[in-house]
Amino acid sequence: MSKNAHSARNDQTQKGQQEQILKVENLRKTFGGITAVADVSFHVEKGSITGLIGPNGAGKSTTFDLITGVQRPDGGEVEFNDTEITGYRSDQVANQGLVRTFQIARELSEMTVLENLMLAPQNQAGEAVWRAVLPRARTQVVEQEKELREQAWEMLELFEIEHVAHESAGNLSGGQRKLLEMARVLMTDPEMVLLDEPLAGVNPTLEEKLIDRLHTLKEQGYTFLFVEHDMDVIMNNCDTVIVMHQGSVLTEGQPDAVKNNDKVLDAYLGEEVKI
Ligand SMILES: Nc1ncnc2c1ncn2[C@@H]1O[C@H](COP(=O)(O)OP(=O)(O)OP(=O)(O)O)[C@@H](O)[C@H]1O
Repeated sequence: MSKNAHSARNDQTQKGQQEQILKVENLRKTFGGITAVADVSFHVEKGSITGLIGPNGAGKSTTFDLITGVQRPDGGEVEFNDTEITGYRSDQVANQGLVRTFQIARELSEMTVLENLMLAPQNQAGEAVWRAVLPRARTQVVEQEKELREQAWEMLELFEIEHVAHESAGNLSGGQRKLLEMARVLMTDPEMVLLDEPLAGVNPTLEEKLIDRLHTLKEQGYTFLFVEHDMDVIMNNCDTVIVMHQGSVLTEGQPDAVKNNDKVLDAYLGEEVKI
């Protein structure tokens, strides 16, 4: 999606028209005898930063897996931009504009940071064939590659990692890898990004930078749903917080309301929770 489209969508949001980009209804998943996701329903508003929190084992990562096609749900529905995507494979989900950050695979560690970014867009597959058969396509490919390179440099600048552009991705620090993961995801031109603990292992300076970029991107119209254990980060940066406990949604709302909700406090203290 172009930046203009993002801005246009953001204007709409600012005018108070609440559009739901992601709808999750009654999602369920069991592994053998373990119920990882019992019954999860929530909606995410377009152009928002939404936090998904909950104690260890609450079912957050599994919910992400079910939404992004990494695992197939046993029941329930996922709708993205009014299209039902339940049971889609992850590449099909990504093609709809819904992506999650992914760790840099071992084989990509050998490549430079710039190459990693240029490889990220899914639609590059198959271009080599066109390059071989059609002279006109060859020109188009050259132009596309030029555009891709420019986009990659823009991304490097946005995340302030230009100085490591020609470094092997495997040589980056943990925090720099997080920045690269986020940059790679954005190279696929998504509408919504799911982030699973994006700040784990990131030092405070880089953490601030990542959060700052999140808000810049939100202003451009991107939507984020992220799992994070640092409550200060969640409470200070999210528009809405969804709390999971024992495979279900315990409550959701604005950060202040969630913070002061007794059920949430009990869940985090490991006490009996009555919903
Ligand atoms: N592949 C699997 N096989 C068996 N059990 C699983 C599997 N994946 C998750 N579980 C179980 O499902 C429950 C939910 O796990 P999940 O990883 O979704 O929780 P989480 O909220 O992301 O936890 P954390 O905050 O600790 O990462 C846990 O009890 C976990 O052990």
